[in-house]
Parts: sequence; structure tokens; C-alpha cells
Amino acid sequence: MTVAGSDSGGGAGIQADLRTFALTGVHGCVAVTAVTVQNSLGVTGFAEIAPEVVAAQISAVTSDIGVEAVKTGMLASAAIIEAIDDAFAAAGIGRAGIPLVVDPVAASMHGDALLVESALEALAGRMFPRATLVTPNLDEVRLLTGIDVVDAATQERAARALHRLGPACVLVKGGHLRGHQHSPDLLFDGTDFRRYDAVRVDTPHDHGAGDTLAAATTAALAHGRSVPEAVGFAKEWVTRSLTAAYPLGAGHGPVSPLWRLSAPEDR
Ligand SMILES: Nc1ncnc2c1ncn2[C@@H]1O[C@H](COP(=O)(O)OP(=O)(O)O)[C@@H](O)[C@H]1O
Ligand SMILES: Cc1ncc(COP(=O)(O)O)c(N)n1
Repeated sequence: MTVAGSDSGGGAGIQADLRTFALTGVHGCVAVTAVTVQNSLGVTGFAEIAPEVVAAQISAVTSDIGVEAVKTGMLASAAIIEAIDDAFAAAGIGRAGIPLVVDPVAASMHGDALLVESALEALAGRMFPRATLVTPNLDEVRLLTGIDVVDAATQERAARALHRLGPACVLVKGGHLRGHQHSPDLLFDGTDFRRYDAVRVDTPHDHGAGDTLAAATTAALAHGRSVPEAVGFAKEWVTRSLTAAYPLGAGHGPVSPLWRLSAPEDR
């Protein structure tokens, strides 16, 4: 299940999650938190869904269909986060229960806010302690910890600081590291570090990369993989999806998990 915002451009949010879920062999259920007005050039606005309607979507799915793993993306406001936290508690989602991946989406790749500023505290205070894994990018790391990640040492320091906020595991994504030929992500479980590296794909079309990574991780967790295995699977998935990204509109096109359909030898 994904609990996230809709992207009218079809490249990120709920739409990206469902593409990856389908192509990794899981059925995706959704709870929509907000409807964004968005294209390849940016987000010009969004309407929040009423918190009780967000919570009701979660209960409707968990009380009938059931979930094997859950991902959160754009959560929009503190009131929505609080409603989700209560719905997750009632359904046994998070930490020792059903695996929960929290992608702490704060802004779009163009810098447009997707979370009202006052909601950052609710995200860290209510979602992080419940999370099996949190997957911040470097801008979100800066917002949450004040740490500017520039190299492996600062990436480790940030992972430790984020782990103190309560999640079981932290993945500090390195996609925004400037001047690197690689895109190294760092996983920390409170004891051990594990690096997931990939050669940087030279493309402007990286819309939805973070959602795709977190969705593939969630799908692998739903298939019963451990967190390190799920992240390893997802890292390869997002790298291949960046290689298959295509232009769409005048701005940044979406990463594409559709490579999975055109590689019969991989099936
Ligand atoms: N140009 C790139 N080449 C290879 N991997 C990338 C590239 N850009 C991002 N990634 C990877 O995609 C995933 C999403 O990362 P990032 O861009 O940091 O997050 P977000 O999309 O949330 O801003 C990470 O695994 C990151 O390492
Ligand atoms: C609904 C929604 N969720 C998430 C993102 C982040 O994706 P990106 O960082 O690629 O803009 C987005 N733009 N829109």
C-alpha cells in the first residue's frame, strides 16, 4: 500500500508507486493524501484530502484486503500525519508489525513545498519512530538534522542523527551529491553501515527517482525480503529505471520502470 499524493504529470507520487508495484509483482492499494497540480516544470498547487478521509482509506484497505508492506510519500500536513499515525496504530502497521517505509517527502525536485513547514515535527515525531526504514534525500536530511552531507563521513554522521529520531533503519540517499560520478546510498540499522553504490546515470529525467526507490523497497519487503536485501533490489531497480527515463513535457521527465516489460530475459 502507498499513502501519498497524486502527481497529475504521472511521474512521481502515487502514480510512480503503482507503476513500480505492478512491475515488481505486487498489487498496490492507495490512500491519497493530496492532489497536486503538477507537470514536468513543477508543482503549482495542491489540495489536501480531509484527514479523516485519508484514515478511512487506510482502514478500508486493511480491514478487508490486508497489506504486506506500506510506504508513505507526500503527507502534506500535521493533521493528516496524525490521522495516518492513528490508522497505522489500529492496523498494526510499522516497527515490529507490518513493514513501513517512510519517504519523508518535503518538497518536489523543483523546490515546491509538498509538506507545510509546521508538519516537519509531526513527520519526525510520529512517523519516524514507527518506521522500519526512512529514506531521506540530502535536502530532507538538512531539514531534519541541519547536517550538510558532502562526503562519506558526513553521510554517516547524518545517518546516526536520523537514527536517533527512532526509525529501525535509515537510508541516506546520495542522489543529490554534487560533483560525484557515483550515487552512493548509505543504510544504517543502528549498528552497521552498508553502502549501495551505482554509477551516476547522466540524465535530466529523474522525476520520481526517490518514490521509485522507496516503492521497490516496499514491494521487496512485501515479498518477504529483509531490509538490506530489499534496498539492494530497489537500488538496482531505480538505477535501471533512471537509464530508461524518458523526456516528457519541457522539464524533467520521469524515471521509467517500464524497462521491465522490454527485457524478457529478466522475467
Ligand atoms: N543520476 C543518477 N544516477 C544514478 N542514481 C541516481 C541518480 N539520481 C538519483 N539516483 C538514485 O536514485 C535514488 C533517489 O535518490 P535522490 O535523487 O537522492 O532522491 P529524491 O528523488 O527523493 O530526491 C537513490 O538511490 C539515488 O542514489
Ligand atoms: C505527489 C508527489 N509526491 C512526491 C514528489 C517528489 O518527487 P520528485 O522529487 O521527483 O519531484 C512529487 N513531486 N509529487
